[in-house]
Amino acid sequence: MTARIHPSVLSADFVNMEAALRTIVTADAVHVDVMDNHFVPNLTFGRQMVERIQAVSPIPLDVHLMIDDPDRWAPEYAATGAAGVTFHAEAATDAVELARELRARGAKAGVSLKPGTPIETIVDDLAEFDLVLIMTVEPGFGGQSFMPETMPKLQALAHIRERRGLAFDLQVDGGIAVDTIATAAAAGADVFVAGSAVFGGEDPAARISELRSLADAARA
Ligand SMILES: O=C(CO)[C@H](O)[C@H](O)COP(=O)(O)O
Ligand SMILES: [Co+2]
Repeated sequence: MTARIHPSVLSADFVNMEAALRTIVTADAVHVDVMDNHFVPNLTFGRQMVERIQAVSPIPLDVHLMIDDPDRWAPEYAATGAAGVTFHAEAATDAVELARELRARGAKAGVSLKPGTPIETIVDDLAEFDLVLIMTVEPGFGGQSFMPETMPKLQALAHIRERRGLAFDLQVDGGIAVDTIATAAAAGADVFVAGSAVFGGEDPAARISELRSLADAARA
């Protein structure tokens, strides 16, 4: 399958969101970062904004929840009609139960690991998730540098996925750009979040296709 590119609207103009969404219609989904100023030291927006993005976006929503107590809040985001909802393993009380709840509400269930969180946290429960997000920066801010030391986790999960015949997607988020995407693709990633690389340039659509080609070449 072709590499999938999910631009992060964290790097878009929040007061011109609808216009920003029109520049990325060739992407596979739009990545929407929800931050609560508790789980991470930054604040973005909540369910009301996600509902509006869902209402006007021509492409599906991939919601990344960087919030405390996702057990309580994540199902509400699935109810917006988002295609996928990803919560952090570090913040969840019962990741398996929460993933089942998200799937029951019609969303793909994603679980995310910060750079310092080992895959052992989730490795016995991989069949419960549609997506595993390996953070390639510390969550909280766009425009940070890619952390290559996270690649062994990606390689290990890609290996386990193949050995067990599982079908979850492997997503990377943070510092993904033209000079780093091949590294993540070669390590096994299929879904690539890119914020500043897409919205920081002149031509988001051209950057999306460039990133996709670079990832496909590295995966081949
Ligand atoms: O989850 C995130 C930050 O916590 C963002 O999705 C991510 O940082 C995207 O920004 P960039 O591509 O500029 O690193
Ligand atoms: Co994100």
